[in-house]
Amino acid sequence: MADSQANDISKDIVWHEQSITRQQREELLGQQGCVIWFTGLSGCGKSTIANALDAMLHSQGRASVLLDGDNVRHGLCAPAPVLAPQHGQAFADRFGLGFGEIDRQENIRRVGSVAALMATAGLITLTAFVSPYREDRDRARQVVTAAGKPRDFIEVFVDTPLEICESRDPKGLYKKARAGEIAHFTGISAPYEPPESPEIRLDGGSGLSADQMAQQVLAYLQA
Ligand SMILES: Nc1ncnc2c1ncn2[C@@H]1O[C@H](COP(=O)(O)OS(=O)(=O)O)[C@@H](OP(=O)(O)O)[C@H]1O
Ligand SMILES: Nc1ncnc2c1ncn2[C@@H]1O[C@H](COP(=O)(O)OP(=O)(O)O)[C@@H](O)[C@H]1O
Repeated sequence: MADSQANDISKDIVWHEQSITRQQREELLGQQGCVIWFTGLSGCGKSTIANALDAMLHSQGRASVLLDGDNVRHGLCAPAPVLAPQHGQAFADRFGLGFGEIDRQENIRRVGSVAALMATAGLITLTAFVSPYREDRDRARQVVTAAGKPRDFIEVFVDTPLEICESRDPKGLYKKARAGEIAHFTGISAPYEPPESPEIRLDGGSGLSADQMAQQVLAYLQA
């Protein structure tokens, strides 16, 4: 049994109030922090659209940051083989993340928590994760809005049909998944639960460019 389970250490951890408030940080930046949460199948366009939006915001003088699934999985949410050489196998087995349901849950929990911290610092925080489970996204929403206001979490569903994502296959992952070389691949051998009422739905089958879709999100933010 882990130390933390043998003795409820949560009772020994007390929240420390900080002297600089969120409002003061936002005033300094001249903007309000929020989280723009992109979700959708691999290859639907999350990274490209989020990256375009990040660049648009930056060019308007906004302080933004982009957390991208592939990149975050190189560090904060690295898989076991990345952790093992430096930290050992036991550590890697315990904290490394893969793509099973629980691992994705922990991935999104960590990212939701980091995104909430960044929004609290006043940053326009963009996240681009498959985040296939509704419950995990709803938990992220809960964490972000609990640290601020309900409108701080903007869920953007990049609704691109599987056939289009698979035809793009920029990393060859769908091909591998179809060949049975990747387990739990979203849309092929693992589920994707579409958002029921996202703040924004981008129609990935409409033929609009990634820049045009980023403009749609920008228009929502400006409105
Ligand atoms: N099994 C499986 N299923 C889905 N995706 C896979 C898988 N294995 C590797 N990849 C690559 O990892 C990227 C998804 O990571 P995420 O952290 O966004 O996934 S999740 O939110 O935890 O579901 C995803 O990136 P995107 O294509 O940008 O979405 C893939 O490149
Ligand atoms: N709106 C779009 N129209 C056409 N192709 C797109 C569009 N958005 C993205 N793409 C292309 O689709 C591929 C997958 O996009 P990417 O942003 O990597 O998706 P994701 O991050 O969801 O896996 C890339 O080759 C990208 O250039």
